[in-house]
Amino acid sequence: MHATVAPAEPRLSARGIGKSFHGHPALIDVDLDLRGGEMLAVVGANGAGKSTLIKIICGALRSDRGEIRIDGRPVTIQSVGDAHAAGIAVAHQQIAIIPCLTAAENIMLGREPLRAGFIRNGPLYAEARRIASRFGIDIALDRECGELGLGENKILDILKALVSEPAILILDEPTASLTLNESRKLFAFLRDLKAQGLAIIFISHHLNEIFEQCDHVVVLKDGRKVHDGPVAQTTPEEIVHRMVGRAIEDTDWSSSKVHGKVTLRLEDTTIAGLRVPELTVHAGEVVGIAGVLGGGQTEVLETLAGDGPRPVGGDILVNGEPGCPRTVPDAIARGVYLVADERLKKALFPGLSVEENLLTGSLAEKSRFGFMQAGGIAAAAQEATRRLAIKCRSRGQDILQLSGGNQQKVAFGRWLIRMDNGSRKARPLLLLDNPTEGVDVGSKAELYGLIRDLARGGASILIASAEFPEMLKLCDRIYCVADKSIGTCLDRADFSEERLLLEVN
Ligand SMILES: Nc1ncnc2c1ncn2[C@@H]1O[C@H](COP(=O)(O)OP(=O)(O)OP(=O)(O)O)[C@@H](O)[C@H]1O
Repeated sequence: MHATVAPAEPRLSARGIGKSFHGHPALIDVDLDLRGGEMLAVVGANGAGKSTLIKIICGALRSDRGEIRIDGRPVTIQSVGDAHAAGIAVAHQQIAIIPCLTAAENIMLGREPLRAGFIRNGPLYAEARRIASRFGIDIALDRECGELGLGENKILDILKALVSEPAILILDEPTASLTLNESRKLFAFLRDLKAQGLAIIFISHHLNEIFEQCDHVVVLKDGRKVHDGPVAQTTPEEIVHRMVGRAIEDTDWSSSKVHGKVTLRLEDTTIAGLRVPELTVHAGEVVGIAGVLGGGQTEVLETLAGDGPRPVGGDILVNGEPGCPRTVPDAIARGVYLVADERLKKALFPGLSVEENLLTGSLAEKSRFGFMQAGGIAAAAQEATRRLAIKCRSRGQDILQLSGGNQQKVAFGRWLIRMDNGSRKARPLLLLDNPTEGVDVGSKAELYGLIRDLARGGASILIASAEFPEMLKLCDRIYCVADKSIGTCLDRADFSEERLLLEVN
């Protein structure tokens, strides 16, 4: 790691950074200072410009204007290689770990010691051990990463970025998909790195993490910096206000009303290896399945939507009809809709426009004699864009050009349109898998409100999420996944984050 500089001198200093896409500004005249041993949070609503700024600093994008200095010296960063040479490393949100390789092999990926073209295992493990102990990491290096938890894989991913001994580390939503326990371990690791003088840029939509872990916070809004100051001298309310231009109430979104009849019932069945002794959802109810990522919740939702492994045995009722839908059209005919996670793989169509993504699946219902009813379709897409505050240049814009959180809103909007227009069933069953991943605090509150409105209108809602605070806010009941089985069901009277942590493994 580079020698520690005096705290007053910025390790990284950016001045007047500007970037436009097709004439539309994404960053306008942004300044930023980052000091050694400091963790700097960069926050902002979806589409505010955080990723664009980070990509410029790590060389993945070229800025249109502005200057970057490292330890006071101007540097030209036009590629990832340039950033690397300047001592900048990045760990992206998606973990870049290969599950069938061991922890040591992953740490040393691309740097394997070779002799006559063959990897030398002895030196590879010795070097991986040296790096792990250098950064105080105690993970079984000979275990395959597929057998390790997500939190350990995230730490390994960051360790990979640290192999080059950078002075500046950029972390893009490092705790997305981690449980609270895993996040705590990650933060203990990051605190050690800070103590060693590393300068860290931290992107997160979780304000509690920023207020507990970060030293300084910069807020971006519509591409401009609107706040820059020590975390100790501000409040979450002020930061939210700067981000979204209004206050967000900490509403309890759960309902207390009596719910309708049972619409979803699983009894004594097994789905993709996950035992389900009992699970019910009533009309008008929001029910959660809390578990660690990879706990089997995703497969349960996919199966109920006709897009997963068949359930083995048991008694099943899905949106009031017996048996599990066999196909996606079968599920949709029953009014069962899934908003899948991993949006770019499962929930969206890369290369199609915002409007095309919103309307996929509704076109058949909206077409007459094979011709699209253009007016109705455009109106539905326009209404969803407005209702979900999707930030895009136009609805014709390629979905890949939207920020991550806005892509998630499009995935949600598609099913809203479909439910509004296509279903023969008046009351849908909505299956939501990590529905607000990457969505900013303001938009989250709007999505929660929408979900509650749907439940009030009689929809049954089943949510899987590793984000426990979200489940506690939104759900009427929560089933906990432990030991490859859906176990305890908590009622609101029993809700607490600690209790969820105890129940889930
Ligand atoms: N490749 C691109 N082409 C066109 N526009 C883009 C491109 N990348 C980003 N943008 C636009 O730049 C703006 C800023 O996007 P950016 O991804 O930096 O936002 P963000 O703050 O990271 O948002 P999120 O919290 O949703 O990830 C958005 O309006 C986005 O649509």
